[in-house]
Amino acid sequence: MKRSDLEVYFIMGAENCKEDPLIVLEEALSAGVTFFQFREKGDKGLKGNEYIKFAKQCQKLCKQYNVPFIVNDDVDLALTLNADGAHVGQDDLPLKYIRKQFEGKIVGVSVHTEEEMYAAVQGGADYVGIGPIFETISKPDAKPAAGVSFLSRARYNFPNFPIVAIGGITTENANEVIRAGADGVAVISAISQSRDRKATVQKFKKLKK
Ligand SMILES: Cc1ncsc1CCOP(=O)(O)O
Ligand SMILES: C=C1C=NC(C)=NC1=N
Repeated sequence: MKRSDLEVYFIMGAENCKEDPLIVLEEALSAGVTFFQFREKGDKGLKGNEYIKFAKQCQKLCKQYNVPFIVNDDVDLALTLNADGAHVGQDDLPLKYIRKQFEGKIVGVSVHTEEEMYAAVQGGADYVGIGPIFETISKPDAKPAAGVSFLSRARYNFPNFPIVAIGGITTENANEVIRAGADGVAVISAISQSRDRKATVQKFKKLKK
């Protein structure tokens, strides 16, 4: 995994889409998103065979566009589908255990403090997700928007470690996040609910490093 793979990191579940989620994903992939995270959660989320079928369809699209297919939280699904990796939160750890299960695959970790960042790097994470940077509408239980201060500190402490920023990121505020040191932006609503997905993704791809 390269740091540049994190440039435009699309995250989506069926609940984030007003249109057919597979059409939303295909449009995002053809517009040039560089990474995809399957994040199907919440009580309205698909369950059982529907859930697995939807995940496989998303994985198939990612394969067609040669974009990494990462599963959020559901480590078992990631292993069952032989996904390109998993993204886990602090309550999904211990990382050592997950790292072993995903030899040669991508393991991403959400971090909110310097201790969590240090533990993620030490534990062998391939990248960290830092946020929410701004207020988000897509995660009801998100921590308060933290701004870019922790992001900048994480970059200062780990100049070469892959970092993606997340939370309320739009084409308007994305430059600030890149300037603060993120390698890329992880986005749900700005892409899944965009009126012009292609234009939105293109704007995210032109961010000034
Ligand atoms: C999954 C997650 N983790 C922190 S904020 C967030 C949601 C990001 O969604 P959006 O890009 O729509 O703000
Ligand atoms: C909470 C999250 C933080 N960061 C990323 C990349 N994905 C997530 N689901």
